[in-house]
Amino acid sequence: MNGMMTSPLAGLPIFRMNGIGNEILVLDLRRAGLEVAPAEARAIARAPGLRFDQLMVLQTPRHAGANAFMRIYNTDGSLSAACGNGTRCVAYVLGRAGEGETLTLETDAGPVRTWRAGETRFAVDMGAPRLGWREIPLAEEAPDTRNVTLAPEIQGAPAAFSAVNMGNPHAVFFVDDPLSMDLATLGPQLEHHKLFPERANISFAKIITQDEILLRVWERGTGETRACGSAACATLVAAARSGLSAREARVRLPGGELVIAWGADDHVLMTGDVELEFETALEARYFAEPES
Ligand SMILES: N[C@H](CCC[C@H](N)C(=O)O)C(=O)O
Repeated sequence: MNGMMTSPLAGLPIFRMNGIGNEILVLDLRRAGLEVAPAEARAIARAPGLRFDQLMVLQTPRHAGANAFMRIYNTDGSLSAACGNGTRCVAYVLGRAGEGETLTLETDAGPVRTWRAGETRFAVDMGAPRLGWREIPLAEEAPDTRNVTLAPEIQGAPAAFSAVNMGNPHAVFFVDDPLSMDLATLGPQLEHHKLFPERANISFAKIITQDEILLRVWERGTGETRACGSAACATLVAAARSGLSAREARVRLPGGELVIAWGADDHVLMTGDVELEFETALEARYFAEPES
């Protein structure tokens, strides 16, 4: 049963945004009191002109003092507990509606704080990274998650990686030339590697200097994107832990640049631009077609 004849979401307003090229939709369901089913998320991902890397769905907060609870969908309908660029886009939308310059947004990985840092610049506190192998999670014990052997190995992929959980699982491969990596081939194999029981977001990073990193990302549940904020955080943490970078660096992605800072309080802050592309409404026809 894949076909949906209609959806109560039809007619609701939705914001198309991007966080340095990471394509984000923001759908505020707090007032409507509705939820999004995975099949509805996939239908929106297929909608002409709407497609997204992440769909940020806002729901009534669970705790007093928070502005919203965020459910974060990938294009395959799977959920993520963290999305840095999407969170910064949500801050833009709610800030524009007068909800404040600093917001608290709840996720399945805990609350995140986000605030305006300039005209179209927003920052988010992604919290502390989790670095134990069970917390990533990895399927097998790894005594040092800075350097995990990729076993079984995959042709064309480096032999080892760093593992970091930023609310979601990340594997960071340091390579000589991220631009030459065949992500379309390597991405799916690594995302689904048996070491990752919850799959993983896959980063290919090159250290340019102590405070500049070049990065390309294959995202769990979505594929290659022009930017991934939590991956930029995971990469900075992996680099700093291994002495490859400072604890603050600029991370350059195909869609733009983020400043990532891993503070003395262990929290990781991300700052960068967001852009509102357009506001539209969900159409009934998006939900009418059965999934092939
Ligand atoms: N683009 C997002 C992360 C999406 C992660 C998602 N693909 C997953 O963990 O399943 C970001 O800016 O942090």
